[in-house]
Amino acid sequence: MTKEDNESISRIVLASSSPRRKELVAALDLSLPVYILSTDSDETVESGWTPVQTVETLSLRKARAALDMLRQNKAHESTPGDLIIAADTIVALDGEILGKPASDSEAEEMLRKLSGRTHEVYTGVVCLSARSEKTIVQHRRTSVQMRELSDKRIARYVATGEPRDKAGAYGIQGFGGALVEGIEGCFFNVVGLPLALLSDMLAQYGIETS
Ligand SMILES: Cc1cn([C@H]2C[C@H](O)[C@@H](COP(=O)(O)OP(=O)(O)OP(=O)(O)O)O2)c(=O)[nH]c1=O
Repeated sequence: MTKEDNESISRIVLASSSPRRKELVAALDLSLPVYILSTDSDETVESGWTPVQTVETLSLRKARAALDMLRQNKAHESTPGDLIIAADTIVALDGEILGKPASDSEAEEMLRKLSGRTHEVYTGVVCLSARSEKTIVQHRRTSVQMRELSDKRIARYVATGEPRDKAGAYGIQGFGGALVEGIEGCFFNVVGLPLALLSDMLAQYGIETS
């Protein structure tokens, strides 16, 4: 860490439209203002990419898109002291990557696949300094064991609407918590932002968390 990085961060820019990520960053109780910036980055995934490659590449694209937006658009009042945070979460089962379901029937299909099985949730996290472009890319993996889910149970859960914007079609922090038998690893990683990892990454920019 350079002295410059240590002293230069004056604002966190969270490149995310996820309300969960916003709440999780708030939970870090940072002494810096947090600005939310929704990006529209390319989410295309090459076939053959591993889950780690996928989440790290997609979160890096989100962070770079945010940097471009800050540089182009004065409305965001970008400052050289901006530190961009971006993340991407996927579910992986038997080598298949499950993103967000495109429809309720796809959500049901995903949940039928996950039923009674253990799958992996990967979240990629990127920190990118607008000034130095110092970039840290990391990920965490959490194993999640799902209970056996009957078709009726799946239909009831999908009817809540909760699966629609969630990778793997469930939210462990919501009604979906009752579908989960247990986890191994970071809970917040499943919700979309591994807090212990992010706290360590921020420390590398001289930012302390409570
Ligand atoms: C498995 C799981 C995923 N999720 C969410 C986390 C992510 O928000 C979402 C995966 O989609 P992402 O593409 O990672 O994120 P996003 O589109 O919601 O937000 P943005 O790209 O703007 O930051 O799934 C949960 O909230 N709970 C869960 O248990």
